[in-house]
Amino acid sequence: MTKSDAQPLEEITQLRATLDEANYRYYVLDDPTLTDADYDRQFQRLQELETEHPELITPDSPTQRVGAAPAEGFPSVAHAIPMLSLDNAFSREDIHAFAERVAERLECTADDVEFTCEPKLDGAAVSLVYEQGVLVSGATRGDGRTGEGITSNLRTLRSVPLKLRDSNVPALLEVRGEVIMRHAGFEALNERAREAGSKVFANPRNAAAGSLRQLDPRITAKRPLEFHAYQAARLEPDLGDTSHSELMARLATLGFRASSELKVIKGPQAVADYCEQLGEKRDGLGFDIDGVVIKVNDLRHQRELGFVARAPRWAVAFKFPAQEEVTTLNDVEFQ
Ligand SMILES: NC(=O)c1cnc(OC2CCCC2)nc1N
Repeated sequence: MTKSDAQPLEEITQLRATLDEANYRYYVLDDPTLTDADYDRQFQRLQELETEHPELITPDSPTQRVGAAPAEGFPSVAHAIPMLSLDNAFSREDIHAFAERVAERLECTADDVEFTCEPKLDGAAVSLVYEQGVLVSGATRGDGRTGEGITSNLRTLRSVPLKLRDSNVPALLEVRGEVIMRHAGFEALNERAREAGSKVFANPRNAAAGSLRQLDPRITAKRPLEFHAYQAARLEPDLGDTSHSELMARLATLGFRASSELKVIKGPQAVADYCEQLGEKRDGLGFDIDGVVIKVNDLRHQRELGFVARAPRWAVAFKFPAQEEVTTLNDVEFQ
């Protein structure tokens, strides 16, 4: 009688905790602890134990990320809160005008408004819903009000926690963020596609969106996708976080990747400086961004400012000039 036969649940629980922590450190903190070989060995051991004791399998086990059954089609999912788009700013003057509009409504001066600035990731926006700390639903943005239910596909992303990391989990959490594909992963994917004579993607954003909309999760599981959180859209009970920057720090402890470039910045002048600096770093990031998302940091102020028809009064996207996409002949798909 080996140790594990006596109490398989104890070894299973230990393996899950080790693998979840390794995932978090590798995919969220970019600070791996386990070697790939070590991870694979423990993953296979967990699979063995779960095969011997299927009654102990739980949906949030690391072995349950990749479902097999290809879906016929995706169900429609209505977003509890619309995923709205952002008004655009194109210059320092536009940033000052946005800050002045905010200051006027908040009855303060523009230099007193505290903003957050973060890269505007150029990928596919998705929403993840967690109940009692367990992932229950994932959907595309769709038209902002209704998206496609792609839970099985989103479960395959190792940067999407299957259960929240913290011991003090909220009853309900909806996290929104961007699924991106880094340039290196995009080039490798297109290289394989060219060799296989299959579809070549025009850019990483299309590759990410197309990979998320695969009917078979086993295909999505092989695509180099990362989820980057940018908003806690719903949180019950409200954990009292009073600002976007605090909420993003909370999401990081709950197991999500949040932007390392997020900065809390006061006044439009410093915001415009951030935009200029990030614009200079843009080509070296290794993934596509198309600007900076500037948000009012204080959540009460966000609520006070609300939304106009289609976009929040409290946020604006500063857009960089479009990068000319050089499409070499062999990348053009001839119909
Ligand atoms: N593509 C991005 O990186 C991004 C998109 N959206 C938002 O914020 C939404 C939520 C509240 C206002 C707009 N933040 C971002 N970083």
